[in-house]
Amino acid sequence: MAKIVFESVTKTFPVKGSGKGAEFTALDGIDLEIAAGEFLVVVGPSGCGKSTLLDLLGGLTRPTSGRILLDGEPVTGPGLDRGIVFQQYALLPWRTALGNAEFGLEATGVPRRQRAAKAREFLDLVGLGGFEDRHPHELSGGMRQRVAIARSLAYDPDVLLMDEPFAALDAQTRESLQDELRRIWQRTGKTVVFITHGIEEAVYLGQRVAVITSRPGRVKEVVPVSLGDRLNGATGEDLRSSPEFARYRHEIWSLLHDEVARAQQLEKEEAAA
Ligand SMILES: Nc1ncnc2c1ncn2[C@@H]1O[C@H](COP(=O)(O)OP(=O)(O)OP(=O)(O)O)[C@@H](O)[C@H]1O
Repeated sequence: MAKIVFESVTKTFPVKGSGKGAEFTALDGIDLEIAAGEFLVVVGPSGCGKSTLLDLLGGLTRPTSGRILLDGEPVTGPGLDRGIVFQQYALLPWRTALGNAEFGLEATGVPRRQRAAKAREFLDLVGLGGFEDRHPHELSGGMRQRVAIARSLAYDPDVLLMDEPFAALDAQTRESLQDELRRIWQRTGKTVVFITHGIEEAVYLGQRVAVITSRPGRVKEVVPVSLGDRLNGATGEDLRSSPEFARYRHEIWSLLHDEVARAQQLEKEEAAA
């Protein structure tokens, strides 16, 4: 049985300031199955509904029609079985790294001492051992995002939902966090749904890459990526420069190219209206 199933999921929003009943279709008839333990990446042009798709899966909003199943049960709201990591770190500024990593555990009723131990374990896992007592303003952007990842992992959700988590980081930090995320995914066996604008990021991370069309968002194609183990950095191999990598990159670029052009055209028409 698939871990996550989107069944003909459509999401519309009311158009503000227009006539009564006018609606805008953000997602239209999304059908998608994600296996347990899979790493699925979603790419698409700006405004195609990627964040909406993740919000629906996180239970932060409900489909207008269709349904989303998690372990065979319809998603009706947020739950501790899904951890969400956003682009903006969303850390509590008055708490230390440890306090932030403990945050999700408080909702699960884990006793205080065990909470600290668990939070430490996951800060270690994301390479932040020794930084437990720092506050967010004393950490770099990459470190803050690591804390956000540790916080989501600490309460052990089955599914990790990531909405462009590395978009605000510099290229080197992004690459090292991509490696860390792959490592964590391999170690924990979690199901990951990861949204990005970056084609290279999609190819590097995903076992499959779902390409979404420009508005309304539909699944254009799901591309399986078989590049094997990405974590050969230690042996000095640069996977991103390999011919196979370039082939996948080009395939997804081609799928996206028309969609991005169409999205830009739509934006122009809207601005002129
Ligand atoms: N609460 C809302 N009310 C009205 N419209 C919304 C709402 N949320 C999203 N939208 C619209 O739905 C569309 C899809 O938005 P969404 O944020 O999901 O796109 P996206 O693909 O994540 O965009 P980006 O890549 O730029 O972050 C956009 O046109 C957006 O303006």
